[in-house]
Amino acid sequence: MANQDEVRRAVAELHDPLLDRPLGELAMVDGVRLDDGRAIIDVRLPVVGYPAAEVLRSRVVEAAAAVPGVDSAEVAWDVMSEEETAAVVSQVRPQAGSSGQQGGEPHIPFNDLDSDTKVFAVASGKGGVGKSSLTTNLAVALAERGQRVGILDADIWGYSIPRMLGVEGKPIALQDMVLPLMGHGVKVISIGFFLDEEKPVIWRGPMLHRALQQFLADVFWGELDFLLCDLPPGTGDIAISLAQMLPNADMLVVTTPQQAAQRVALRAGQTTAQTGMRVAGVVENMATFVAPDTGTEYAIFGEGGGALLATELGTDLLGSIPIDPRLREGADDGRPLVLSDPEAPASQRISEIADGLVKKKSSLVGKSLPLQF
Ligand SMILES: Nc1ncnc2c1ncn2[C@@H]1O[C@H](COP(=O)(O)OP(=O)(O)OP(=O)(O)O)[C@@H](O)[C@H]1O
Repeated sequence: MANQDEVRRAVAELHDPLLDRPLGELAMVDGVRLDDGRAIIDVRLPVVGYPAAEVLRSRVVEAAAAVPGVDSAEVAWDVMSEEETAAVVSQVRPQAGSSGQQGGEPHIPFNDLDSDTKVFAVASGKGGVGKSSLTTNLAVALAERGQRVGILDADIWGYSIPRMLGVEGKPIALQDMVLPLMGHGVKVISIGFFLDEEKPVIWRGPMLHRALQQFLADVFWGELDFLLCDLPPGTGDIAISLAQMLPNADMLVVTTPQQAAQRVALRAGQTTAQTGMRVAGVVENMATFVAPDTGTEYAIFGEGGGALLATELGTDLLGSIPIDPRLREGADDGRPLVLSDPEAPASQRISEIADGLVKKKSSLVGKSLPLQF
């Protein structure tokens, strides 16, 4: 026979995926009822439409069902009062009461001296080289390795991360703290969540700057190991703002092997000299196509652009990803290739890049702060 306390303990120690605290600490576990091997757990959400509710449900059911004597488990939802929500907010982000401001400047937690988050700006020269596909698949590959990952989709003209991650809806706020959405274990905030798809984007530099600042300061990212920022192609206001706001970010430059793309990517990479950002490496995408019937490899977009770019930028070529039409299909269906077919050569190359980043990060932790790649 299971007892209620055991079930409650098992559930209370689960972490909320968005608030990054045990459910017990957040006062989210209310009553536990047991009826002949069937457990019903009352969980209190901080707000109606809480974006992590479904992830929570499966975690709670799994944890409760693992308690000996429990045959089945289900969750009954309730919502906290305004005061209770306020208590949660001040618990997870004590500075939130002052809009996260410190000395008039919005507080960006990734710049704290004790921040353990490695921030990458994913950039390209030309559009359409696969920057967003790489960002999405790399983020999911990192999450699959147990890393806590967020994506900030700042690609104002081509925001595609939500679709690629299969995430829909609008972020909601707990008081003045905006919660990201989640897809495949990755937290995401996209500029697309705040735009009307039907209307053209006519934001000026200062508006973009302010939006970026809010994404970094007002969004509750919790503790992240990696934050990947998907930049618009080219060299522009967003890259400059991001470099100012995140002085410890490194750039990952994505290019195709084609010389024309590589030349433009070089310019994007070289902006780092002006902004002070460092280039962490180059990723070559759409490198080759392997014909599925014959196994013959075709260099459709030429060869060598990635390696040449890495040499010119004085950095490493982190990986070369082949063309795989399923990468595009996965992007359209919200199911990244690294999940749908982890054995595909493109998935393997992306996973190797993820392994390299994790290895490098863990070798740097505790050595110097902030982390320098
Ligand atoms: N290795 C690949 N194999 C096949 N298709 C790919 C590959 N990489 C990307 N694609 C496809 O190419 C198209 C462009 O990719 P993506 O949107 O990721 O590029 P991007 O550089 O982010 O573009 P933009 O910045 O203009 O939004 C998409 O349809 C994507 O699915």
